[in-house]
Amino acid sequence: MFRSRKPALDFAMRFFSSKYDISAQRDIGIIAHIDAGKTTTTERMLYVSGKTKRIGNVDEGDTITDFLPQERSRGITIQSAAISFNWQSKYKLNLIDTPGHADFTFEVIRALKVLDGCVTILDAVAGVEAQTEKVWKQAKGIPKICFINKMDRSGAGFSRTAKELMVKLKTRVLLVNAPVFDGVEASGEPMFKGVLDVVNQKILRWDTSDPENVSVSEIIEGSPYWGELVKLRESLVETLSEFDEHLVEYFLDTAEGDYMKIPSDLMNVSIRKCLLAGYATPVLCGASFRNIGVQPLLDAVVNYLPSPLEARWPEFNYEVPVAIDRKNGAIINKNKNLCVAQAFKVITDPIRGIMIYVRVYAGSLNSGFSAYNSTTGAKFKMGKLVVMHANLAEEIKQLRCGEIGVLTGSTVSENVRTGDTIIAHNVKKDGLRSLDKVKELGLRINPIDTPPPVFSAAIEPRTLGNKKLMEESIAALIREDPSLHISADEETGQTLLSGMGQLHLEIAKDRLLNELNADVEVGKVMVSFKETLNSCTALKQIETETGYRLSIVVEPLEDAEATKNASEDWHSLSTDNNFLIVEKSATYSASNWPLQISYEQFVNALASSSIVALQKNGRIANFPLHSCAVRVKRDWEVPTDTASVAQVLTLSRSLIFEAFKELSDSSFDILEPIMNVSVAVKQEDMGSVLQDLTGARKANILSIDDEHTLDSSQDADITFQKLADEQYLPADNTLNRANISTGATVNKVIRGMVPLKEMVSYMNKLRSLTQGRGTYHMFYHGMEKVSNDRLASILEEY
Ligand SMILES: Nc1nc2c(ncn2[C@@H]2O[C@H](COP(=O)(O)OP(=O)(O)OP(=O)(O)O)[C@@H](O)[C@H]2O)c(=O)[nH]1
Repeated sequence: MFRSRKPALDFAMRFFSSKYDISAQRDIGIIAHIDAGKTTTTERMLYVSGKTKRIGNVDEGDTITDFLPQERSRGITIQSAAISFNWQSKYKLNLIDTPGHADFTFEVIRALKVLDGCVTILDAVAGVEAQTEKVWKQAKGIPKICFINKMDRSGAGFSRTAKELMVKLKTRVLLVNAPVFDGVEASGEPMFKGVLDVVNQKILRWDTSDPENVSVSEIIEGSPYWGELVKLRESLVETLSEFDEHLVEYFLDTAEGDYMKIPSDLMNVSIRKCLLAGYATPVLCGASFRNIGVQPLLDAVVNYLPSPLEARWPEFNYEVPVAIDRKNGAIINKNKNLCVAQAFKVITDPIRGIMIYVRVYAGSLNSGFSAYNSTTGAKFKMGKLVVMHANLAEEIKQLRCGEIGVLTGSTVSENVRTGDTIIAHNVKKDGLRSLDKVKELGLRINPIDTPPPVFSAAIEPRTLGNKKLMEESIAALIREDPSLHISADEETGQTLLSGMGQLHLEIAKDRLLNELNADVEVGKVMVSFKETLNSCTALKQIETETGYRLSIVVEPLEDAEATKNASEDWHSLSTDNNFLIVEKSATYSASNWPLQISYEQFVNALASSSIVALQKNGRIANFPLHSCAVRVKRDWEVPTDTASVAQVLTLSRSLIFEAFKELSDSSFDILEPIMNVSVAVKQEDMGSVLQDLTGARKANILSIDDEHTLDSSQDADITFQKLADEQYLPADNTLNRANISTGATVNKVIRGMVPLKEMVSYMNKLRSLTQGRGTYHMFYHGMEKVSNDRLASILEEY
């Protein structure tokens, strides 16, 4: 089953030059709660596949994918890293290791946008954690395999975690393997040695000092594991049979009702079918740190996760016919020469300059060819193309359908940002002209949503002479990470840097000072408050002598959504959940387009002015506006000879400012970030922690559960609870929970919604209330109106 490892490959890229076979390609991500073991597992995958010749460790700061200095010194993943490698010589995997910390959630969002499948890693002791539930939801619609990691830890619970998967994540489980224990640890607990392979009916045991030394033994009738295997296989076949009629037929007719007679190939086909249909999730286990279970996980990736041929299709701005060609991948609009790709990540490399990560959805991108950015309307020439192996690059001539690679070169970097759609011709260098202007050049993949920033800090240069460098450095940072935002207050001259959390801003500051050498001072990190509208502005119109005509209304997003219809073109303004709505023109259509500027250029000008105007117009405390829509009425006109969009920008910006002027203060509300918080404490600490949460922190408590008790969970679903109770699960023999009966040390998990402002420095308080034993996690839930009793004190402080 396991390929023998190729001799030390150094970081050679020769694996990569394998023949292009789209059905043997997997674009996958590793997602999980913080510290579940994503990077450790990735590192082992690279080693056992022969990609690297030594295993890096997170704790020693020498892993391949965590290559940023901040990642190595802090032992956490900050940015998602893409790496390509082969498995079973036939398959090519493009893998993205994503960060687990909630502050870097945008990295997860943008990686998921271009991935076809995921491995969800769970910590076998902690089970399904708050962030696991969050990334699971973020990856909705993407087929996922679960890997229950850290099976070597005291208190690990394979079956308990599988049960939590069912109840909390509402999925059926397919136990592809189960843990095997031999001997005892120094602590007296059973020693995790390997896995029982339910599909292939084998036991795999690892020599932990040499991950490639795997002993494989058949499980024969009468051997100690036979009974367990029979129960697990029966359960697996039964679950598959509820969905897969073909398997039922085989089971009854050919296998004569014997669960053990179903060939492993047929089982794998059935598991894949169930996963791709969203019916169930394959579950495996291991201990990556001890090198156990990684090869079966890679086998599962290639056996069960989809190739680009079977993957879900991205959402476009309008419907186009898509056909799947087994050899070349997707063909859009019946045009074999059309290439469509999306940029999902930008990084600045000290040697190579700006590098833009793209995923190709149809056709191929070729170096030196012309390309069109259908998001911005800019035409440019492709520079060099490379494929990344963490921070090492391999130059290639062509990126084909389903592949993930990097665009380089100054024309590309000037013209492409995160989320943009790139259109090109497959074979003709200057083939853009032969593409259909309406159906093909106008095609846009829906952009990547940026979560709203919740913390900000004032930032200024230490000396005035450094202002320009500071601005350039911040621009470079934001280009890489659009979840960082900058806003300038013209009145006070203050510049605010905003981000997803305190750690996010701390890392940004670190990078500004140490990587970009910007001599800046960063002030206290504060929660970002916003304002929103509760009524529409009046219609504001302008008609100039030169032939411009614009009519604009700004309205609450809720109102706009309630009346949304097909004659409106919606554009996310990226920040603060604001949108630009352009009503279909009364004067122009795609077939009657006399203007020199393109529709995309016109819309981009409107979007830029809307972003600037909405950043300032909060009336109560000048906070930026949130959840608002700028609507451009259908009577808009632009002079035919307009070559630049600068005038559209100026006019629309002043119109939005004018529109706001007529509103009274009562048309605005203040919004604040609300966090979804879960606090795990010992039973004896619960009273004081709860009191502090509901009193000082204004928490709205949603549930209080025993850790790992699923019945009263807020999201418990009766169907999945029942399925979980019926599911065969082997006994958890590392479940070192004898102390549960004493009651005194049972962990309680308190879940609630809490204003972010009240959670600042919560760690210190929790430590003092629980003698350092309590832990907590929180992630952004949404913006809500500030309650009246807290409004005055907030306004005073800000
Ligand atoms: N005992 C044990 N520890 C493990 C295992 N896998 C990972 N760890 C440890 O868990 C910690 C976190 O591992 P990482 O691989 O950094 O986890 P991660 O999910 O990538 O973390 P972030 O990317 O920062 O969210 C490190 O100290 C690892 O050594 C395992 O199988 N067993």
